Amino acid sequence: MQIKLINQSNNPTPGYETVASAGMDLRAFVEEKVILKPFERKLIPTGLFMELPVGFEAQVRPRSGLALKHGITVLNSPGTIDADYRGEVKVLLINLSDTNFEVNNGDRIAQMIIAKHEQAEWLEVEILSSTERGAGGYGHTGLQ
Ligand SMILES: O=c1ccn([C@H]2C[C@H](O)[C@@H](COP(=O)(O)OP(=O)(O)OP(=O)(O)O)O2)c(=O)[nH]1
Ligand SMILES: [Mg+2]
Repeated sequence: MQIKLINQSNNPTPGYETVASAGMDLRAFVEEKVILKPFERKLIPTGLFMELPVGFEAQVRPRSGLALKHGITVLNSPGTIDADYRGEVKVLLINLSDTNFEVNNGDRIAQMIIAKHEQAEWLEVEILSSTERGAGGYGHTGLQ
């Protein structure tokens, strides 16, 4: 599929790192390095603007390596980029470690997945069909 994109950054346009990758890494587009103190959150620009086809969304998700090694994650994960959004794609990072984390221009800070989605319409009814599960949830089948 093709997606219209404007890359206003001085970084490479995101691409798939391996043949079957689900996500494309997003790079920070910052003039000066950004410091995230412990438990601090910051919105990091990417310089990317896109026009998703209607029926598609982009999900902004954390990179596991940054999470494991530095406690860096995407606070609103998965972030949702709507098909009618024309602004800059930004990444809301939070530092869940006890040390400062530095973001430099070009750093791969998150990944983006393009996904199909439905738009539902409600059918309001009086009764829902009965099932074996019923209202059971939150571990009601046991935890092990
Ligand atoms: O991680 C994100 C999440 C959102 N957005 C942009 C694209 C998205 O289409 C728009 C709105 O996002 P969302 O619906 O999650 O935010 P909201 O708080 O509900 O704002 P709004 O009232 O503008 O929908 O912000 C990003 O750039 N990065
Ligand atoms: Mg919204």
